[in-house]
Amino acid sequence: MSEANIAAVRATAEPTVVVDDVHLVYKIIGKSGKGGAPAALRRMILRESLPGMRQVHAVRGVSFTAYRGEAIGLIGPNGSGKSTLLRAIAGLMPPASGAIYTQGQPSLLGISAAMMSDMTGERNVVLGCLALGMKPSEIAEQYEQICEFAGIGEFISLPMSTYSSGMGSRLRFAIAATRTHDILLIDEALATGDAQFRRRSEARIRELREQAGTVFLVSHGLGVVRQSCDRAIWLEEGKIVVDGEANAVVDAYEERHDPEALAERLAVLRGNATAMSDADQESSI
Ligand SMILES: Nc1ncnc2c1ncn2[C@@H]1O[C@H](COP(=O)(O)OP(=O)(O)OP(=O)(O)O)[C@@H](O)[C@H]1O
Repeated sequence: MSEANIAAVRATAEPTVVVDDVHLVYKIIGKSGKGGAPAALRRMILRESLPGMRQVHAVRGVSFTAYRGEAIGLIGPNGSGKSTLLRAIAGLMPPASGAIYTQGQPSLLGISAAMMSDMTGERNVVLGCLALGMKPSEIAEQYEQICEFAGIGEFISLPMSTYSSGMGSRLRFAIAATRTHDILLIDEALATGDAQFRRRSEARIRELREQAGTVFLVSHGLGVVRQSCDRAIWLEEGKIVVDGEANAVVDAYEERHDPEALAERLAVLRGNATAMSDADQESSI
């Protein structure tokens, strides 16, 4: 989608997520404070931090609005705050300041809280679907399709503790993708699958978007962001560097962080363009 098309969609579309000057801070408790209960009580009353408490300011003043029907890739180097931002949109982490408003229920892909590693994949499919609010009759209807989508073969009848992290991600994606979500937040699940699984997931993300949801995708796989997203937000040290059309943002990101990958991609594009213009000339002769 071009910048002009994005602007046209935004003019008519309904905002689903508004992130307003959000700061997200982790507090890490170091050594326990001295002075026992009286000192702890004093700290609670005066709202003082524990001695030795460290803070990690993971997201620093991020603002943007997401619209219904958009798929937004969050990209950035390790530790830039992508997953933290996703957790906050899901309502799992309160902002230290600023606010996040959502229209509809956000679902963070990774229903791990409801998944039990010592239970089989089959049992986890049922548990995961129940956690997503599906009725037993709906689960029975969708069950085969979920297993087929996950594509983990006979492992489905083994405990999840025997799965590779990629297999676990595939099953989680398959479960979460059965339902239409108002706001679907996906953290890296697609990066672990093989090419065939990625293609199926990309197609499913497109369907979910068409069913009027908003999809956020955190990924180091820039190809996945190009394929699945129309918009990308590039984060660096907890701040937005660029927010715009996915291909343009990924190009700019590659130029900064992986110029060789960009050069290769441009060479392939140029090669294709030359081949096409040669073919055009031949056909016009
Ligand atoms: N549970 C936590 N407790 C303390 N600090 C954390 C915690 N989780 C993340 N952080 C810190 O917050 C910052 C942002 O981390 P986050 O996981 O959001 O980055 P990311 O962009 O998703 O990284 P990656 O690409 O490596 O997954 C980092 O400095 C990280 O060390």
